Amino acid sequence: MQLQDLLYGVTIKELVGKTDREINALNFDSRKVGKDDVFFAISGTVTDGHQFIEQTIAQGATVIICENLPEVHDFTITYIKVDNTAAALGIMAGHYFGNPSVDLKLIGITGTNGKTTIATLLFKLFKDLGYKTGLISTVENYIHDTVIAATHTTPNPIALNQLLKDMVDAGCDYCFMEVSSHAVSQHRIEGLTFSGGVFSNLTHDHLDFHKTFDSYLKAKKAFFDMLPKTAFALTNIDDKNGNVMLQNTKAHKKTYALKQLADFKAKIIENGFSGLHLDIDNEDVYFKLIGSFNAYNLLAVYGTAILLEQDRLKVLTSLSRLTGAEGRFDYIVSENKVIGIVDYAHTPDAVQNVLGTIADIRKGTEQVITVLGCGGDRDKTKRPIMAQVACDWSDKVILTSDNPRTEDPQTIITDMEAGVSPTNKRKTLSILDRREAIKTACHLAQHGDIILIAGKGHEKYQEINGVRNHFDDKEILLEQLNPNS
Ligand SMILES: CC(=O)N[C@H]1[C@@H](OP(=O)(O)OP(=O)(O)OC[C@H]2O[C@@H](n3ccc(=O)[nH]c3=O)[C@H](O)[C@@H]2O)O[C@H](CO)[C@@H](O)[C@@H]1O[C@H](C)C(=O)N[C@@H](C)C(=O)N[C@H](CCC(=O)O)C(=O)O
Ligand SMILES: Nc1ncnc2c1ncn2[C@@H]1O[C@H](COP(=O)(O)OP(=O)(O)OP(=O)(O)O)[C@@H](O)[C@H]1O
Ligand SMILES: N[C@H](CCC[C@H](N)C(=O)O)C(=O)O
Ligand SMILES: [Mg+2]
Repeated sequence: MQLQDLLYGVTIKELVGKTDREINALNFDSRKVGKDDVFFAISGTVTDGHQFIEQTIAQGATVIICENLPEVHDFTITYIKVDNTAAALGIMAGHYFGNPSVDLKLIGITGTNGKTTIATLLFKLFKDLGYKTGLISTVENYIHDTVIAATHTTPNPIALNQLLKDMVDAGCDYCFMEVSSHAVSQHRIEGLTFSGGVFSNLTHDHLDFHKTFDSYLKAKKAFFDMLPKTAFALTNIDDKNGNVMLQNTKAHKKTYALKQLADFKAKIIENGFSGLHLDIDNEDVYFKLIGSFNAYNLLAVYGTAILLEQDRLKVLTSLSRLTGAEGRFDYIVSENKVIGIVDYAHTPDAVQNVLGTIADIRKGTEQVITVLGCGGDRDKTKRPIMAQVACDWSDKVILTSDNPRTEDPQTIITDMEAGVSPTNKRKTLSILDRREAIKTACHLAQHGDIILIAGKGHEKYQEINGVRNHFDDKEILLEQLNPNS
């Protein structure tokens, strides 16, 4: 492939060397660079890729894309100076893989909570409607029936365009993908052509990375700003930032809401452990998903399907049969009628929503026991708030470890404890070992009680100092609640 064929749409500030040269692969990690590769020097959160330029040339790189040209040039090499290397990578990765996002209908879902649920439901729905479909999500990626492990919610531009190309080659008509705020800020979606964008909600998360709520909001909005005018932009206007997403978009503006007039509306008729009963666009429908927040997710899915010109009755019939994503309000009932719920709630808002849902559907006499931890190397400001919310909405709370990553797990628990008010202190226990914490919750639970294990959902590991050990909340819960089955 010729370098010059990859440069369309890239704003070049300075060029040293020729562009009519054959290149091999694109790479942003010096450790993977080989002969005739293009190396993208990206300034990241930990290191600056520019320091590896010389090393990659020694490994065989012939093209360097960077924001600062090195002082000494090697005249056999092509150097291209750009404003933003990560953005150039997005555009060039698209060209390298033949711009696959143009050849299928790509729908992006963004927001703090609900992305995986909405994307997964859309994937299942469109498969059920008979389409070849792809999914890019936190839990796993799919090329129709083939599962591909996920490392990020939104992969890097090379992995992302490779996945989309594989979907196009497999004949996929649609791809539903989560768009994380990190991905927008780091230009992982640069150069993609979306047919639609969906916004779920915006609450407290990732302030370690984005620093302020305003810049987090702007990252989400930037996704809607890049949609073409042929696309639709579907937003939740019950969320106070829902309208902000539409402010500068060129796409067709569409809204959904439970509490006010909108293009797509629903009303909760009943919300119980057996599912949701909704009036959705004047049709009475039962769904298997539990919790009022899932009424929003279902409505977002319904709205998207209608905007993609699907038959509304077929959509509702299929949706009513679907189950949600793994580890999202995933529950089992023991012989002793203890209800154990595994949920991926890892933000204050999500913890409140899931406990609020439990409060809505519980009978009132049973105890709610919550087991909760917070991830290491992630937003520290959410820790005390999550602990306080858990205490406000539960009868007992066991504070424990989530993925400590490189942090001391006890320090994380201490950060959480700081949010527990003196009156709530008597309800809490701190148990460092998550397995022990879950076991204790199961021992404390009596007939009819409800246990919520929050934070890790589908995750099958616990990450401690860079090592991922097998760990599965649901497996432990099953082991403890049904020891003989
Ligand atoms: C904070 C963050 O998002 N980091 C991502 C980022 O890495 P970084 O900016 O820290 O990179 P860096 O280590 O500073 O290195 C800078 C550059 O030098 C290069 N380098 C580095 C070392 C070397 O020896 N040689 C070399 O060339 C790196 O490849 C990189 O291009 O770019 C990397 C490559 O794309 C990502 O793998 C990495 O994700 C890390 C692992 C991560 O944990 N990300 C999480 C926070 C994340 O992205 N999460 C969101 C979901 C969040 C949500 O909504 O819940 C997601 O989309 O998954
Ligand atoms: N629409 C919603 N509003 C509020 N909370 C929600 C909503 N949907 C799901 N949740 C809660 O948030 C948790 C995460 O849901 P989900 O995985 O669908 O979100 P996500 O946006 O993909 O999260 P992540 O950014 O971590 O990938 C769920 O386990 C549930 O507790
Ligand atoms: N995508 C989120 C997941 C958080 C899940 C929680 N279990 C944790 O490890 O903090 C993140 O990377 O921040
Ligand atoms: Mg997700």
